[in-house]
Amino acid sequence: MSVSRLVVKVGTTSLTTEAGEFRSDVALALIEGIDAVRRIGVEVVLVVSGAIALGVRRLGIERPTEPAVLQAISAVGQVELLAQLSQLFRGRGLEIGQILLAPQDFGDRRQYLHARSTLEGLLRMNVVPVINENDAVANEEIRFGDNDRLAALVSHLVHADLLLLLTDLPGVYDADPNLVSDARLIERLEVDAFDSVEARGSVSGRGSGGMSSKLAAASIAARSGVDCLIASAQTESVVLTAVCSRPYPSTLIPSLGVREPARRLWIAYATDPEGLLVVDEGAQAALRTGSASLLAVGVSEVRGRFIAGNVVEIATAESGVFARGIARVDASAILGTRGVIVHRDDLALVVPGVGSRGAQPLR
Ligand SMILES: Nc1ncnc2c1ncn2[C@@H]1O[C@H](COP(=O)(O)OP(=O)(O)O)[C@@H](O)[C@H]1O
Ligand SMILES: N[C@@H](CCC(=O)OP(=O)(O)O)C(=O)O
Repeated sequence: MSVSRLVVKVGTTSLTTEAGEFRSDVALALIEGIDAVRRIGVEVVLVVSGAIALGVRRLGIERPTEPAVLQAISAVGQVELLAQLSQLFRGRGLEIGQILLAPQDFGDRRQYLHARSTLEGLLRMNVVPVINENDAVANEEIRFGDNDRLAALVSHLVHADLLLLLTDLPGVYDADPNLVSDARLIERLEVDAFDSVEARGSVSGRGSGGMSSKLAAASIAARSGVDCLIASAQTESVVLTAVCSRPYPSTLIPSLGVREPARRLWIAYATDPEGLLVVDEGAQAALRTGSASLLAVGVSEVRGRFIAGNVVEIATAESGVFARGIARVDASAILGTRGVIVHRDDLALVVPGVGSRGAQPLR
């Protein structure tokens, strides 16, 4: 497939050293790649991480654990990150523009359209948009935390053809090679085969998401009509080969050829459920069609103290969680009411084990 719009994401573990220094060699190679593909007509949006790691180093402190302190540190590191990148981009005659996004920007249609028009405006002016999460003000409970899912939702936002996730390893292995010495690289992985992979979090202590958030990102991309490649940021000419053919080694997760609404992908992969509704099999069958709302009559049990507007998981007692949705009624009022509990527009089916608790019988 020919690529005319590309989203590239490069993670903390690639852009910073263990000591928290900016890796200008990695950034420069990346920028050269971006410059090369722009010269053949490809528009590029860059998603970067590293603000917290760089901020910790800049302030000369130990990495704290309290979310509020990390948020403040990100504000310092983000300045450093963009200063370094802007200098390197300018060295190639390219201007960048910073956009900081939060998960809700993909759940609220108006915010989504605003973000899209700003991105389109930058691309029209030949500026390279550089995106990170708005860590400084994001609420700890609802932030992405990793930039993989953010990059995937950006690929939906800009109708990209390809999402390139650059990390510290050459792709997805059947188990984490940092923990399993004979782990094998998977060259092509279909979304419905994700449960064959033992994808874990990050063991480096610097990156946030590990491979599990990359697979959640690849699911979002696949359901956005976008192919996803996972490769090492250190592979020679990785950006150019991703556009022209395929970098080796790498893992390709092909698109499912559908484009689901961003709001649905946000609900499925970027929210933190506040409770759980156990429903009967009739309700499950209706919800699986994608065209029915969840009615009170199908709910047999309510867990958690959520209120209207909160995201909840939806499960059957036998097969576990299969969907998420936004409740229209408080938990305390559901069993005594009739009518719609989760409207079909606020409902998303989830892939077991990816970005959700997965399909297991409830205990
Ligand atoms: N199945 C797997 N294949 C490859 N890497 C994995 C797997 N499971 C977990 N990982 C971990 O994911 C890490 C990459 O994610 P992360 O540290 O968050 O990097 P980034 O900052 O690039 O997002 C790898 O270093 C590895 O330890
Ligand atoms: N947004 C934060 C953290 C993001 C992060 O580390 O993500 P990732 O590199 O995808 O594991 C930052 O810039 O430090």
